[in-house]
Amino acid sequence: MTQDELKKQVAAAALQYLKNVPVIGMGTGSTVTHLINQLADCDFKHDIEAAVSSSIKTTEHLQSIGIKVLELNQSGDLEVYVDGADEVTPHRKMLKGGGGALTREKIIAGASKKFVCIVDESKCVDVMGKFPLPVEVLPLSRSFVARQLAKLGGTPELRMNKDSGQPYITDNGCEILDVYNLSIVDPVGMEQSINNIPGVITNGLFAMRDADVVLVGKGSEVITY
Ligand SMILES: O=C[C@H](O)[C@H](O)[C@H](O)COP(=O)(O)O
Repeated sequence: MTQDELKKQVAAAALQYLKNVPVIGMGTGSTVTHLINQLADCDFKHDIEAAVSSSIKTTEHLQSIGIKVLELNQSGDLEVYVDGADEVTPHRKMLKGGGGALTREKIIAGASKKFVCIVDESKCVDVMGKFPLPVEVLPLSRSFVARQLAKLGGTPELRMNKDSGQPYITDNGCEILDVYNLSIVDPVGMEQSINNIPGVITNGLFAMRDADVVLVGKGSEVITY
């Protein structure tokens, strides 16, 4: 199976977690895109009253299939949040934000009782950090934060928008430093240390609020842990 087929397969397995949930939490990325496409055709779509979305892209996709989108301030806490990841460990710690949606994702994850992480097998790692760690920063703090990240052993690079050649701007009007060359042996410590740097909005480690369930598309099956 191709990576995309594995993503589609694991997205299908996540549908069961959204049954009988009136207000669902929805992440961002290509795996979630498959999930929303499948929600459009599933038999319980009309039982879903609304969703809370982690990005403008996901909001537009949900609305295009007829699902109402609420702000988190309107919805209160959620039963279930489903999202992909760029890396996930056997301890269900995740590295996220390859799609730039990390801050809203972390807020919604924090407000959700159950986080269901959906990945293809290529995302499973023992130690995170091979995928560059996204750190969302206030634009005016970018250089200062980059110097602090270098002191932690990383090599930060400002994410660029490939089409415009300008810095990539998040849905929150901020910028992202992608940090290379980190070996994240203490994910909780690293998450806290980076978040303590003034100017950091948040970083892509989901170690303090990790996943409750991980579904992995592997070969012809989906593994749950
Ligand atoms: O900002 C993006 C999110 O954290 C995604 O969940 C993550 O990048 C995984 O995306 P994909 O499902 O496209 O591999």
